[in-house]
Amino acid sequence: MFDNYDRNIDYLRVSVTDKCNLRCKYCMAEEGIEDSSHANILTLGEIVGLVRVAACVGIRKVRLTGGEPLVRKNITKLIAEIAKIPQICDIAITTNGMLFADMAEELSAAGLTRVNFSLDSLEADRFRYITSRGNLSDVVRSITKAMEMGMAPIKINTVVMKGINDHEILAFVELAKKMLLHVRFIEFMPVGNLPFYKTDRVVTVSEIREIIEHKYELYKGAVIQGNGPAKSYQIRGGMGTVGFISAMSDHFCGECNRIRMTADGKLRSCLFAKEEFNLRLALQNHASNETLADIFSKAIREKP
Ligand SMILES: Nc1nc2c(ncn2[C@@H]2O[C@H](COP(=O)(O)OP(=O)(O)OP(=O)(O)O)[C@@H](O)[C@H]2O)c(=O)[nH]1
Ligand SMILES: C[S@@+](CC[C@H](N)C(=O)[O-])C[C@H]1O[C@@H](n2cnc3c(N)ncnc32)[C@H](O)[C@@H]1O
Ligand code: SF4
Ligand code: SF4
Repeated sequence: MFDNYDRNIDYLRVSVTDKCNLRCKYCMAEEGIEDSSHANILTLGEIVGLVRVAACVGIRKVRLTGGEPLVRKNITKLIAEIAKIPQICDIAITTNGMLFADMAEELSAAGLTRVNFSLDSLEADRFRYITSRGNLSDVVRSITKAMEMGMAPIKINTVVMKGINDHEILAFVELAKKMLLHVRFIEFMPVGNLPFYKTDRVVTVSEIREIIEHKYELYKGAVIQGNGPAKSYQIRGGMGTVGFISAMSDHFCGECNRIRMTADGKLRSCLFAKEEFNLRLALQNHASNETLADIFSKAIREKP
């Protein structure tokens, strides 16, 4: 369905939980998410029902995210149910990769089509520092597993932060050169754990590109399957690609194609929108599918 700015909104990001097994400094405070806020989350059945309604107003791609989607109980069942919705042609997850390796076979069998891993450091100590509790080896095992299973494209999301991991930019490019991986450098945004956000920690995409292009030649190659805002480039002589998500310096709102649903059933038409549409309340009031579809349509039409 097209919004008031003529953008085709066909991509729904579904947060299946606010909880996470990591505490990335830029995303979540050490104390994590209060349990009380967790009591109000949508059931798996409710999520499937809502995705079905969303499919009727033009949603074709679903990405499960969070929090960490793989800590949600029965996530495989959820994927299997969403995969049965005929209009949905792409079911992806964005994960920190801690639990993926052991779940990969069942997720794939359930109908998962793609996986994006978040990985901000290739150095074990620094990875532990950024995530407060993660093991780099678990994520490496997961990425390796996804490659062995032939999942494609496999994307790596790297938030670049000055003084934290910006010295690793070339190491990530080298990784994408040697392996069929698609590394996307993301500009640090003022979302998540705001006390950690500082403007002088932002490294812009043009700064990142300058560092890379001193050593590597980037060129426009084949389009990588995806629905997101990354601009991707082939590396001369390399297997994978590097991409850039310039959320701060060159925002991509004009091409935005997504809406998002929170774990507690709020529909948000923009990452930064204040307005929320309360789907869970509508469900509690026994709203019909037509009423729910009207809520989705309104959120899409009025997307900022
Ligand atoms: N400003 C903005 N940034 C976003 C939005 N969605 C995702 N991002 C950023 O883009 C990064 C990558 O998002 P992913 O969850 O991997 O999804 P994607 O890039 O849409 O995925 P593909 O379909 O594979 O292209 C996230 O880590 C965010 O930093 C959005 O709606 N607005
Ligand atoms: C919130 S996480 C949820 C999914 C999963 N737990 C993961 O880390 O992949 C989704 C993505 O948002 C990114 N992200 C979180 N906070 C961010 C920030 N302040 N700036 C830029 N990206 C951010 C993460 O790096 C990750 O790639
Ligand atoms: S970025 Fe992902 S893994 Fe890190 S704390 Fe946030 S939700 Fe958890
Ligand atoms: S800020 Fe809002 S409109 Fe812009 S790309 Fe993100 S979700 Fe889309």
